Formats: sequence, structure tokens, C-alpha cells
Amino acid sequence: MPYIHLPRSVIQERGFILAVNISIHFKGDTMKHTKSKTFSDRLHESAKEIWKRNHSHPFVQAIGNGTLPEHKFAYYLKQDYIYLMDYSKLFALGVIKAHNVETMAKFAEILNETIQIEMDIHRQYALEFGITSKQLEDTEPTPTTLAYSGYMLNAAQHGTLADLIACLLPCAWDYYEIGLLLKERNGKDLDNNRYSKWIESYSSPEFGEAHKWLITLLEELTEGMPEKELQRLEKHFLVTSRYEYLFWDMVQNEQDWPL
Ligand SMILES: Cc1ncc(CO)c(N)n1
Repeated sequence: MPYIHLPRSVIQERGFILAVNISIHFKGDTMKHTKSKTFSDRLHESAKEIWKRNHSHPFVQAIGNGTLPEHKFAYYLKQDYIYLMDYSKLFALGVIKAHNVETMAKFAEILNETIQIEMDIHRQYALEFGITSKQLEDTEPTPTTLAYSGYMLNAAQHGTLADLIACLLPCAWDYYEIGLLLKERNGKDLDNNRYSKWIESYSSPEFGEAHKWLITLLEELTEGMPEKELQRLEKHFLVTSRYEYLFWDMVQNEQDWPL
């Protein structure tokens, strides 16, 4: 029986973990692997329990098996559409805060893809449900939508490029994980699922590309960053991960202003 002995040694510098040495023993043979723990690994690890709750949320599960009532999906589409309008503006702020032309161009590209591709899937579904694009756009935000968008826009406007990325990374990354999970679990029944287009688009390599690029940029920006700043970024990441959960809960319960 192989056994994994970890951590063999943890190298710490400037208060955060740089590398973990893991040695795996196979019947006397020792294979040594040194896997560097990146900042995005740390973020993913710290939000793990929240994301697990997102993945098992009844609303997400019901999209996956196609049992979600249409009026609930319509409610989601409207709130998510105005959420995406603000989310797109974070990419515009990314253009403003970028330090070079290549990064500016990439933020502009993701901004355009969000408006032209991602939001078009919402427009197409809405049309099937008899909701016009104008109605989508004119949706009044619920307290949760307002709080979530407001938090991100505030942190992005007043913070650094790294703050901005830490805020939007859970949105791009967790939706991709959800897309993959639902496709993997329900792949064979997708033909009979009216939400298959939603699942296909969020599990697509094109959608996955955005968060991978954001991770690479965040790794560059956080190189040598003091622990105090890393903690602020981690806080943003956890807050927006929790807002993702609240968003699923809000659409599940069709929460709105009480008065
Ligand atoms: C609330 C929310 N988070 C993330 C995404 C992915 O873009 C989305 N469409 N909606």
C-alpha cells in the first residue's frame, strides 16, 4: 500500500507557504515530488467549503437534472442579466487599471465576450420565456444582486488590479467548475434538459479560458506581495464566493425587497 506522507517540510518565507514537499512511498521506492503552492491554490483551498455548498445547492442541482421550474429560471435570468452588466464593467475597469497593452486588450476581449456571448445565452433563453432584452435590462436588482455588484464595483474602483481580479475570479472560476460538474454528472441526459445550452456554455473551454488567464495574471501581480495584502485579496475572494452562494439562494427562494 502506498502511503502519502505530508507535509514533509513546509518552507515558509514572508509568512506564507511557498512550497510543500510531498514524498510518496511505493513498496520501498521513494518518489519525491515538489509541488509549489501558488496563491490561486491557496484561494481555492480557502474557499473550498463555500464552493462545495454552491455545487450542491438545490438550484444548481435542478439546472443539472433539468427539473428547475421555468419561472425560477426566468427569475434567475433577469437578476443574472443585470448582475452581468455590472460584472462586465469590472473588465472595463481592468482595461483602465492594466499596466500594458496586452493586458488591456485581453480585458477588452473578455468584456466583449461577456456582452456578446454569455449575455446572449440569457437573451435567447429569455426570448423562449417571452421576456424581451429590454425587460431583462430594466430588471430591478434585489438586495442580494445590489450588494454583490456593489461590493465588486467598490473594491475594483478603489483597489488595485489584484483587488479587482480577486473579486471577479470566483464568478468566472466557480461557474466553470459548476458547468463541468453538471456536464459530467448529467452528460448523457443533456438532450432532454432544457438548460443544456446553459451547461454547455459554462463548461466550454472558451469560458474556462477567462479564469485561467485571470489566475496567471493574479500570480504575476502577487509575486513578492506582503502577506497583509495577500490577506486582503483572500478576503475579497471569500466574500464574492459567499455572494455566489447567496445569489443561488436568492433565486431559489425568489427573494426580493420585503417592501
Ligand atoms: C452570479 C453570477 N456569477 C458568475 C457568473 C458567471 O459569469 C454569472 N453569470 N452569474
